[in-house]
Amino acid sequence: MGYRVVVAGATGNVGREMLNILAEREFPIDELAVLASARSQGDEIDFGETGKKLKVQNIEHFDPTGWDIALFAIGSEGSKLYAPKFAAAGCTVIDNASLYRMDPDVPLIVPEVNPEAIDGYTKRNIIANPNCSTAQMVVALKPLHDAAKIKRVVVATYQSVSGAGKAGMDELFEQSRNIFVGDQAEPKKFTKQIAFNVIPHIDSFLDDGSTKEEWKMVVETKKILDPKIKVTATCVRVPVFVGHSEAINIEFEDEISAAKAKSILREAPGVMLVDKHEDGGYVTPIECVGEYATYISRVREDSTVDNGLSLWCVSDNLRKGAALNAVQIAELLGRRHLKKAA
Ligand SMILES: NC(=O)C1=CN([C@@H]2O[C@H](COP(=O)(O)OP(=O)(O)OC[C@H]3O[C@@H](n4cnc5c(N)ncnc54)[C@H](OP(=O)(O)O)[C@@H]3O)[C@@H](O)[C@H]2O)C=CC1
Ligand SMILES: N[C@@H](CC(=O)OP(=O)(O)O)C(=O)O
Repeated sequence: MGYRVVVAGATGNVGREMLNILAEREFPIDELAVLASARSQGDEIDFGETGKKLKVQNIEHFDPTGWDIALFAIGSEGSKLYAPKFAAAGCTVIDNASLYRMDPDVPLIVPEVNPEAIDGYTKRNIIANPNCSTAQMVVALKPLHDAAKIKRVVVATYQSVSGAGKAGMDELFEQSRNIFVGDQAEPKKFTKQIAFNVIPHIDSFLDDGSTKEEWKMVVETKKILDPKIKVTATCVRVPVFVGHSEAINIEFEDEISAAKAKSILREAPGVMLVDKHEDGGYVTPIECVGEYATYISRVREDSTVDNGLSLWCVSDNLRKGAALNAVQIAELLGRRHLKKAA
């Protein structure tokens, strides 16, 4: 026996990946409903590569009673409107939006890092999926923290345009094409030209001069991994379609060599270490597209601090940063709590 599963935001970047991953991983599904806004009602979408077509329903008119799990990727405004309704109807919401992540009654889960925290989901019947940049970073940090206790992390991100939804990808494509044919490259979704450029600004500005994306990396890392870890982040949008990269500098309590860190990362869940000191002996975002792993390269000692390491971390932001992590949470929920499937 399987689950009755809902994917909300199924026409978007993340929703489509959710469907691909549910199909790829053969998630036990008895019935699947795909939802989006009124704009997409009646559209047909593929259930991964199964050959099955699914008709999109308007979330406004959908009755969640009797459904087991809803994977939400409709943004915070949509989640605010619909997540409490689904949760109250008994359908557990796994939400990709930032809205509930810091709610103390909502577990914020990366299954490789804090699976046991999922047990608190019954308070609101909502489980939050972290920010894409946080998710891949904590997968890399967790095994190193277990080995040598992390004190402080300094991270700079290189975030692809798919993190800004379909509109972000369209803007990079159109601007690149326009520039090639000598036309204007007007910014719409982004604040400045993104084609052939980088923008040190993701999400809104806060009073202290940081951005909300940077703040999310700080507070979410604390909630998922350890409140004692200090994090400072600079989040940058780059002209890459899919795949977020991060340059991470870590200061540890205890001594840890690069060789030791590499041997730990080689065995760590969700991590793929690709680190050869030669041309191309590292992973770039294009190579991580469509993959599950968080790739780590360029692990080296930082001699400017006691017990310091630097590394390069790349992952598919639509997968580990969103859809894959959400499906892994659903699998974890099934194993630990719902226990419906054989
Ligand atoms: N965990 C993470 O780090 C990440 C989280 N996300 C979250 O997932 C959300 C979706 O991202 P993404 O797929 O990239 O965005 P897209 O713009 O590609 O897609 C948005 C989807 O949400 C639907 N939608 C938007 N508003 C509503 C609404 N009020 N009611 C019902 N459906 C709605 C759209 O439906 P329609 O096609 O009908 O307009 C579409 O299916 C983000 O807003 C963010 O909250 C995204 C990336 C990473
Ligand atoms: N902000 C991320 C994607 C996203 O939607 O994040 P969040 O769910 O934390 O708002 C990016 O632009 O790459």
